[in-house]
Amino acid sequence: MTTQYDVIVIGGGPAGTAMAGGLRAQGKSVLIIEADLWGGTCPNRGCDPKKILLSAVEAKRQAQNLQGHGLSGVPDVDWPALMATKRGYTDGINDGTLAGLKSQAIATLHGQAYFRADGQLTVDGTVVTGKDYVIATGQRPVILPITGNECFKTSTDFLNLNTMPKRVTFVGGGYVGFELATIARAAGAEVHLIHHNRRPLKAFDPDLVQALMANLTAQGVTIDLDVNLNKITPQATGLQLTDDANFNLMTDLVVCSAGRQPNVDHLGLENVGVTYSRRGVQVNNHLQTANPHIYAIGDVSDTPVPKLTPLAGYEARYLVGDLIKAGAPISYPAVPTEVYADPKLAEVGITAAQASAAPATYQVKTLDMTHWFTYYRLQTPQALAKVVVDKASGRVVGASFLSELADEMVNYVALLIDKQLTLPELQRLILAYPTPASDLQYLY
Ligand SMILES: Cc1cc2nc3c(=O)[nH]c(=O)nc-3n(C[C@H](O)[C@H](O)[C@H](O)COP(=O)(O)OP(=O)(O)OC[C@H]3O[C@@H](n4cnc5c(N)ncnc54)[C@H](O)[C@@H]3O)c2cc1C
Ligand SMILES: NC(=O)c1ccc[n+]([C@@H]2O[C@H](COP(=O)([O-])OP(=O)(O)OC[C@H]3O[C@@H](n4cnc5c(N)ncnc54)[C@H](O)[C@@H]3O)[C@@H](O)[C@H]2O)c1
Repeated sequence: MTTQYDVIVIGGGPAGTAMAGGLRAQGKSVLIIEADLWGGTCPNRGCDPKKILLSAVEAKRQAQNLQGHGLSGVPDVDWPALMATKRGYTDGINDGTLAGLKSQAIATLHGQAYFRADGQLTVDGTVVTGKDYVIATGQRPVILPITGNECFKTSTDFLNLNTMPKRVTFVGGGYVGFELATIARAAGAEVHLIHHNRRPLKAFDPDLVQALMANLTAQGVTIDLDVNLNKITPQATGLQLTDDANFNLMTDLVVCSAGRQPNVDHLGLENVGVTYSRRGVQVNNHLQTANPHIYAIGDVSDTPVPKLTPLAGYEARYLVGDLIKAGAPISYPAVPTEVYADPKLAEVGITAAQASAAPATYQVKTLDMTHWFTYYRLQTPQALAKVVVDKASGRVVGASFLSELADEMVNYVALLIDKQLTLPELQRLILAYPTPASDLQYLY
């Protein structure tokens, strides 16, 4: 039997569930299909579990900074207890998400969705049809094609470790590599972070990345640059990692953190005329694929923005509106991005490099914030910022931060940019003092 829906959403992560909920609220009949855990990457094996683990790292860091300034003794990370706290959250996500979908009268199917040659969708033998389809299948970790790559573990495995191995290595210096290396080191592991060139985190300000690497190195993370790992060999004493030159390292756990790839295979996209690149499903500026009845949102879509949870929700909200009543093409506001390392690295808007290329338009300020009251109070040893100001209007149009409070500051600057606030306009707001928000005036 074939069941017909207004819209079928493939993928039950942040993008798909927001899409399904939004359409249902508009009275559409909706089916959502999920092959693995309801809730998708972010709450099960991404942002949320990572940030729970980071809580202990942050508390330990604060205690370290206050040694001799009112605290004595630095606590150890109790990994099994921390992991139990993480599971106390993640264990409920699948059932909770499914119950939430059902409570909205959204039809659900568990299984792998596949477009057949006749254009109909199958889910493990069940055939379903929709007037429109939304692909929201996300991404999965890349596994580098090197000898012995069956020994690689992924971020998903790391975020579920029962015990922290003595020696942990990450291959790939991006978000995942820096964040998980920070957690592993704080939990007591000997950590290596291997990167294939000299420019890890290449989307971020190079000076602040250098400062972050120096800090992590001082914490005991070994960062191996210009290493093209090409072999993993299991030995009696661990896993041996080698390249074509002289690199030779023994480790107990090796995590491939060399990027993520879109889940476009196993969907039968070629059967329905949907095209994709290595960056994801190709869409126009209405998030519509080459097939006018099929759309793609979230991590799996090839759109010109970073692949992040807030953008998955943003694209879903846009498409709900556009499917109900066709409107303007999608446009994106300034997107804050953040590496949750120790310290945190975050940026939003025009970068210092972009501003330096247009000196008549922009002024770039480099700030060492460690002497500001906020950072004195916390005895923060490293607090750097680069702020970009539009000369004509006097507005802040971009900023990069490296500090324990970078996550707060980057969000405030995203608001300043979106609301186009000048200094007098900001000063008309009464902000609680002394807080990171009340420091905003010093950025102008
Ligand atoms: C370790 C890690 C940390 C992260 N940290 C952050 C962070 O701090 N902040 C942030 O903003 N972002 C973070 N991200 C990124 C964030 O998780 C993603 O941007 C977000 O989950 C994207 O949502 P999505 O719905 O597009 O995809 P997903 O959440 O990946 O959901 C897609 C779903 O589709 C399902 N699916 C795939 N193929 C099929 C099929 N054929 N049939 C049915 N279902 C299918 C998958 O099982 C999955 O559940 C992190 C990612 C990782 C891996
Ligand atoms: N805080 C966050 O918002 C957050 C955290 C984690 C993940 N994410 C999302 O997940 C995506 C994937 O994260 P990621 O860190 O896996 O990917 P990434 O693309 O950010 O970084 C991968 C890194 O691996 C390097 N690399 C590639 N091949 C290599 C090789 N052979 N040897 C060594 N290094 C190699 C790349 O140059 C790159 O710097 C991010 O782009 C982001 O969208 C976001």
